[in-house]
Amino acid sequence: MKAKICGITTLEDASFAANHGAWAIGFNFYKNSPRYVSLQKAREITSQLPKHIIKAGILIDYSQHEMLDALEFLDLVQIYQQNPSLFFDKKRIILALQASSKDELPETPILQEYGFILLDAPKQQDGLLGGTGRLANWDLARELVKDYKLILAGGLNNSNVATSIKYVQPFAVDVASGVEERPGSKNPVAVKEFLMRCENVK
Ligand SMILES: O=C(O)c1ccccc1NCC(=O)[C@H](O)[C@H](O)COP(=O)(O)O
Repeated sequence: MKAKICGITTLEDASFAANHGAWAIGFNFYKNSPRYVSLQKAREITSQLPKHIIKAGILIDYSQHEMLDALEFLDLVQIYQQNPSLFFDKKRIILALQASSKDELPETPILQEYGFILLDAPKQQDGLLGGTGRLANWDLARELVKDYKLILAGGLNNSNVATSIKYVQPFAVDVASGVEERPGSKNPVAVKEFLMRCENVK
């Protein structure tokens, strides 16, 4: 199973994930995130990574031109609000959703435009967009995999990732807080185990 290790802030963590079988790494350019990294630093990190690893970046409150600039060194951009007026290929975009049920999803033709749909934990009153360690609705995820390249996120860790994969059968899984020592710093033992569990799941 493909795994995306999100909230990477150092070359060391990025290389570790790449060398231990991650499908993708994610940088977070959202300035309010405890996992924030600058575009400049991420550009430097990506230039030293192997080609095979997918490089993704969370862009919130950035213009389309800034997104296009970021796509010079990233493979994928992750956004949190559908944007009908995007003037470039949405196939390189991960649309992240905090839906708890089908009623909260954008219309099907909108979802179909994006390369990937990431289902995260439902929105809560604290307004946090991600990295919360809270579970997504796996039943909703199970529905979405039928129609989209679904990345399952939210509260995954070494205790539940195998079960989540068997239940949801996503395109990929995504983890941030579940494999950290502290926000922005990965725990290599946990990352390695997470990736092993993803690989070994039957
Ligand atoms: O991680 C953050 O701090 C964050 C902040 C704002 C928007 C998105 C954020 N993370 C997005 C991710 O892709 C996380 O990997 C995803 O939410 C899962 O996080 P976790 O539940 O901690 O595994």
